[in-house]
Amino acid sequence: MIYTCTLNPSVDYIVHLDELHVGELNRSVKTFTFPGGKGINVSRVLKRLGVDSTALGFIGGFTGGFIESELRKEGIACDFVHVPGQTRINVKLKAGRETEINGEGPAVADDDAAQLIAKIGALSAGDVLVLAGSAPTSLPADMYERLAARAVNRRVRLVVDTSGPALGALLACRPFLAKPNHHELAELFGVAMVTREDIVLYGRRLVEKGVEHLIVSMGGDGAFYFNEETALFAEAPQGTVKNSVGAGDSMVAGFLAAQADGKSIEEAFAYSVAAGSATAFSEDLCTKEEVEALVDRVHIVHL
Ligand SMILES: Nc1ncnc2c1ncn2[C@@H]1O[C@H](COP(=O)(O)OP(=O)(O)O)[C@@H](O)[C@H]1O
Ligand SMILES: O=P(O)(O)OC[C@H]1O[C@](O)(COP(=O)(O)O)[C@@H](O)[C@@H]1O
Repeated sequence: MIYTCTLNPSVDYIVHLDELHVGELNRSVKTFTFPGGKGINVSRVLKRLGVDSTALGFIGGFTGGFIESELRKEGIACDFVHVPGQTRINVKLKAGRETEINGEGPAVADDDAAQLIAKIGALSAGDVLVLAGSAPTSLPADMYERLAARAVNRRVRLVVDTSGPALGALLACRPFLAKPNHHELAELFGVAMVTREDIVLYGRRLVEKGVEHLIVSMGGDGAFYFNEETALFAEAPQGTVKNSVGAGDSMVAGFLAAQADGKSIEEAFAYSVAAGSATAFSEDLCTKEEVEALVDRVHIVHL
């Protein structure tokens, strides 16, 4: 079974404007409200690609209730720990350029954290656990490491999509799959930016350290894939970007779904890139039809 864990879910409020005037009254052209947060997006895309998963994490308040009811409507199993505060609302302003305001999230008490740790401690060997997104600041700084340690003890395969110090700590747990973007990779290696040559160097270094499958995404500039034997590059397909929120999460789901379907590494990577781009080209997350319409346009180059 695949479990996704979102420590800080969000209601994503997408606001389209013709232009954004800071300090003035702006009126939206259209708005969308989606359940969000990285693990939740992975669960939603997995479902669309025909793969079941259970969504774990902390939710609270009416915003948390919205997320849970939307996920259940989509047929996604939920096993959240309910906390007293409100799940955050993340505002995504689309006015030519994309501007995002991600909220802080509710306070999580020690006994709520302990409940989630216990749920992870009950997973079984061979399960997959996706640890994705930021953590509310009220959680102990090593929360991700604690969850990962529980999972690794149970011989659960880890999938990692987070940033900052938590990313470094999780990569040390020899994850099955990690998907930093190029900015997160630069931050991990303590540099301001990475060139394509740097990505190849750092990517290979992370694989040597024990990451089994590594995808480094670069938005509209495509993505790299690394494992012990192979290094691949794919250009992203061209198209009109409607909403790139969740593109990275869709890549993770695309790779996992393709692997579950027995596809080769090259096919799984192409499917992953197609899923990311199909999400960027749609208002909500990608559908299976959208991914499959794009996948033949993803050309893989062996490095
Ligand atoms: N402007 C775009 N055009 C085409 N594909 C895109 C675009 N932005 C994102 N994607 C697709 O989504 C994937 C993940 O995007 P990225 O922005 O790197 O992830 P994250 O959301 O984790 O930062 C890319 O590898 C690409 O396949
Ligand atoms: O946990 P964080 O880092 O604040 O990110 C949360 C945001 O990331 C998202 O999961 C989207 O992630 P990606 O665009 O990186 O795939 C949104 O749904 C959510 O608002």
